[in-house]
Amino acid sequence: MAPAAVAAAFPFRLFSAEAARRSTKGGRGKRSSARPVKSPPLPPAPSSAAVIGRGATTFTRLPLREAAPESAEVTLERFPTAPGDPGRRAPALPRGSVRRLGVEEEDEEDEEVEFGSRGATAVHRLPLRDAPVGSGSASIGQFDARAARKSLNGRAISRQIVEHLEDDNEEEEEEFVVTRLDIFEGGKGRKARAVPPEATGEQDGAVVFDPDYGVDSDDDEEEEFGTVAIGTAEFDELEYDGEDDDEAEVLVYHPDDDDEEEEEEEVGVFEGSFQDDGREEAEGEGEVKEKGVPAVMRCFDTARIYAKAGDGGNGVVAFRREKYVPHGGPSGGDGGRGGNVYVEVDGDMNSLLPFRKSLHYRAGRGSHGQGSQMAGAKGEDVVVKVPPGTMVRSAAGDIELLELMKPGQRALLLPGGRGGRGNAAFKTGTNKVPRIAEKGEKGPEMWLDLELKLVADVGIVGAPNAGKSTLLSVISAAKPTIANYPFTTLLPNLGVVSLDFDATMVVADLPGLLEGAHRGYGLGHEFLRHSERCSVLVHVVDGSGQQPEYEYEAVRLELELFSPTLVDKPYIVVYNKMDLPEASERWNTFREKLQAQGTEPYCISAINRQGTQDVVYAVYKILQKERQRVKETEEWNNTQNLNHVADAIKRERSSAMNDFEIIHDKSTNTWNVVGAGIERFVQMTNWDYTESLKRFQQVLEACGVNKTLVKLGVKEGDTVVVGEMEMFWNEEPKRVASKTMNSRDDDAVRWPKFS
Ligand SMILES: Nc1nc2c(ncn2[C@@H]2O[C@H](COP(=O)(O)OP(=O)(O)OP(=O)(O)O)[C@@H](O)[C@H]2O)c(=O)[nH]1
Ligand SMILES: [Mg+2]
Repeated sequence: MAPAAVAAAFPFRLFSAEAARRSTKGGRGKRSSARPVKSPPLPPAPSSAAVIGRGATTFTRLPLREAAPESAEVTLERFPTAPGDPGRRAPALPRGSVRRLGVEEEDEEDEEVEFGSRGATAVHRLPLRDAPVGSGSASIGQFDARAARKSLNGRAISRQIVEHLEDDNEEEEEEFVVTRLDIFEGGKGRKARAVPPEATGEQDGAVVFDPDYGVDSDDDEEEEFGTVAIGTAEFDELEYDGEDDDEAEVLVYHPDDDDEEEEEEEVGVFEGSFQDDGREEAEGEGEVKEKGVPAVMRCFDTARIYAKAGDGGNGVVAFRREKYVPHGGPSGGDGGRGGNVYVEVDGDMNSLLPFRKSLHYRAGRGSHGQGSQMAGAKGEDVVVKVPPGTMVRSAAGDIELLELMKPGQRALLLPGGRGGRGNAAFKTGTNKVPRIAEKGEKGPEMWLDLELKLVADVGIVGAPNAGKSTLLSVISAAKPTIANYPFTTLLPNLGVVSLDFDATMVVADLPGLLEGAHRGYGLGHEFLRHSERCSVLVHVVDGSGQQPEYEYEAVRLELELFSPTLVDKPYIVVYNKMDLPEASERWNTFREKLQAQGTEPYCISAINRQGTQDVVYAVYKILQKERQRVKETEEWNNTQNLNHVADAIKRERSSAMNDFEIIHDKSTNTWNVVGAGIERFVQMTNWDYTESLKRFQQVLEACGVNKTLVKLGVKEGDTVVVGEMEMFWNEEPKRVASKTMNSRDDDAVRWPKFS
C-alpha cells in the first residue's frame, strides 16, 4: 500500500516508522519525562516510505516492568500506571514508589520520603537528606539503587519508581518520575542529567533528575535551568560508596542510619531469606536478637527463588517459492510455546536447603517459526521440586499461592508464553501477501517465597537439653544427635513411630526453647512454625533441672507468645530423667502442681526406655481423635485447584483489547492506556515489520483507544503510552471519508481470542 493511502486511511496518529525503528533498536527506556513535553518533537524525514501519513512524531519503546504480581490475578508483565495516579490500578500494577511528602517549612531535616511497595502505600519512610550543593554533575542512580539494594537485596532488577511529586509550598507544579529502569539503563552508559537544586531555584534541596536528557532536547529547559548548572554524567563513572562527601557524586536521597534500621524492621520481607551469610552482626546481651541464626538454619525452611516461564518463539514472515508454483503464498510458521514452570512435591526432600544453591528457575524459550509453515518447537519446561508441606507465596505482596502437602502433587505455576503467529496466519481475502508476524508472548516471571512447615503429626517441644532427641530416638528409628549440652539439635528431626502395622505417626523433634525465645533467644523459635501443623504436642520437661515447674511454665508461655493456636493444641506433658535421683525427688511436687491445673503428666526415663511406650499410646490416642476431626472438616473443602495461578495468568492473557482504562497525567500531558489485552498486543507486535505499525494503528482505532482519547480531550503533542510504546499525538491533518476507514478496519484487525 502506498504511504499516502495509509495516511488517508488513518489520519489520526501519525507515526514515523523510521523513528520507531531507531528507538526500538536503541532500546532506550523512556518514561514520562521529568518535565512536561512542551513542544512536539522533531518531525522525522517524510521521505521515508514507511512514514504513515503526514505530520511528525517520535516513537519510543519502553522497557517492560518486571512482573511482580500483587495478587494471583495478575501475573503478566506490565507497565505501571500513570505516575500521577498511583492508586488507580495499584493491585494490578506492583511497583515501588518513593514519594516526597510536603516539605515542612525550611527544615530540610524533616523532609520525608515514603517508600512503598505499591502505589502510594507507605511501607516505611526514609528521611530526605539535603542534596549536596555546588556540583554540576549529579546522578540519581545511587538513590534508587540504594533503596533497591536494601529492599531487594540488590537482586531483583525490578522496577521501582521514585516519584517526586509537587511541593505543597511551591507555586510551580512539577513532577519528576525516575524509574529504576532508567537508572539501570544509565548503568550501561546512558547519558543522564541531574539538575542541582540551586539551578532550579528550588528550596527543597532535591536534585532533579532528568531521564530524558539527550532524548528530546528542549531549548526552553536549557534557558530555565541555565546551561552552566546542568551537568551530565555517565552513569557508569559513578559508584555509590555510601559517603556523601565525595565530590564526584551527588546523592540525592540519603537515609540516615537510625532510620535505616527502622526501615528494615518495618519492611521485614527479607528476614529469613537466604544469602548474607556473613552479614550477621554479633549482638550484645539483652538486645533483641532477631537474626542471629546461621544461614544454614534459615535456609532449612525458607527460601526465595525466581521463576520465569519461557517466552514464546517469534512467528516469521516467509513466502513459498517453488518451481511451477507461482505466487506460493505466505508460509511463515508460528513460534513455539515457551516452557512452563511447575512446582512438584518430592517426598524425598525434607528441607529447602537445595534452594540455597539454585534459585533461578527459567523455562526454555519456544523456538521461532520457520518457512514452509513449520512451527517452532516448544520450550523446555522446568519443575521446581519442593518438600511436602511447602507454602508458596509470591514475594511481591506476600500473597499465598499454593500449599503443597502430598508427595507427587504438581502444580502448573507459570504457563509459558504463546508463540507468535507467522505470516501464514495473517493471510486474508484482501491481504494475500502479509508481511507481518508476531513476536512470541513474554513468559510471566515471579519471585517466590517458599516456606516449609514440616508435615509431622506430633511435635516434641521443650527446653534445651530436656531429652527431646533422646525420646525421639527411642520411640522411632530416627538417629538424632544427642549430647549433654543445650542446642544439640539445630534443625528439626523427623521420625516415624509405628505402633502397629498400619498405625504410624510422624514425630518431629524440634530445637529447644528458651525463655525469651520469641524475642530471638536461642533457636527454637525459628522452628516453632513447624509445630503449627502438628496435631499433638509432646512437652518434655527436664526433671533434673533446678525448677522443673518453672521451666514448664516458661516454655508454655513461649508457645503462647508465638501463636495462640499452638497452646490450644492438644498436648501431653512428659517429665523426663526419672532415673536421676534429683528428678524423682521433685516428681511429686511437679505432678501435684500440674494436676492442680488439670493436667496429668507422664514420667519417663527416656534413656532407659521406661514409660516411653505409655507416652506413645497416649499420643496416638489423641492423634486419632484429631485425625477424625480433621477428616470431617476436610470433606467440606477438599477441592483445591493447584493450577489456579496459571489459570489466572491465562485468564488475564485472554482479556479483551477493548477493555482498557486511560489515565491522564496532567503535569506531563501523558495519557496512559492501561489494559492487559492491549498491552499484550503491543508486547507481541514485531516492530521490524512495517505492516505492524499499520496494524497497531488499526487496533488502536478499532478497540476505541483513539476515540476515547479524543473524547477525553487529547491535544496535539501529548504523550500517549500503551504498554511499551510511547507516542506523541498528532491531530489529523485532514479528515478522510470514514467509509475508507471502515472498510479497512475489518480487514486488518484480526485479533483472535486466545484461551
Ligand atoms: N539420665 C538421663 N539422661 C537423659 C535422659 N534423657 C536424655 N538424657 C541426657 O540428656 C542430655 C540431652 O539429651 P538430648 O536428647 O540431646 O536433649 P534435647 O532436648 O534434644 O536437647 P537439645 O537438642 O539441645 O534441645 C543427653 O546427655 C542425654 O543423654 C534420661 O532419661 N535420663
Ligand atoms: Mg535435641
